[in-house]
Amino acid sequence: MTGLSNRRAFFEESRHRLQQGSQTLALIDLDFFKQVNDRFGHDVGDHVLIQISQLLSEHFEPEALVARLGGEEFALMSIASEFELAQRLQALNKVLTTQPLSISEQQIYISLSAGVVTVQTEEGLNDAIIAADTFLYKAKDNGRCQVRCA
Ligand SMILES: Nc1nc2c(ncn2[C@@H]2O[C@H](COP(=O)(O)OP(=O)(O)OP(=O)(O)O)[C@@H](O)[C@H]2O)c(=O)[nH]1
Repeated sequence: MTGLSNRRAFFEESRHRLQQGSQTLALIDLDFFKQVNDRFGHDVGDHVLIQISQLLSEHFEPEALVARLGGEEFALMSIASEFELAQRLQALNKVLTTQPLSISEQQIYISLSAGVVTVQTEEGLNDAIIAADTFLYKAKDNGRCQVRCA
């Protein structure tokens, strides 16, 4: 539906990239997405996912690997620093919270929460996912619409 890589392709390609050197991983989750479905319907929710996918592609590809891991969860693997990736994701939040998505004549404000970590090696990928997820949930707990890194 979104045209992005899926979870399996993302981790497969990430392992290749990590063979060339360290990378920065961002785990991204849309905020209060259930409310979008509940208020506007599932079809509109699907279009939000499509537009967010396009925005992530436009902002981060081709340098970064962009994937939809499932549901309203996305991931990036980039050679940018943690700080730079976090800044760029936060800049995207600023766009999303000031310029709503326009879908079926509805104006939809959405934001994202993210956790960002460095992955040094292929062997470190699983631990990095756990660490990024911990940062992501800190971002959620702290009010959402924010990016957390070390
Ligand atoms: N439209 C649409 N909805 C989906 C899809 N995949 C998952 N969802 C919905 O995404 C929603 C996720 O809800 P939650 O996990 O409660 O997350 P949330 O509402 O974003 O809340 P927080 O993550 O806590 O900010 C559920 O309502 C799912 O049905 C999809 O492909 N299309």
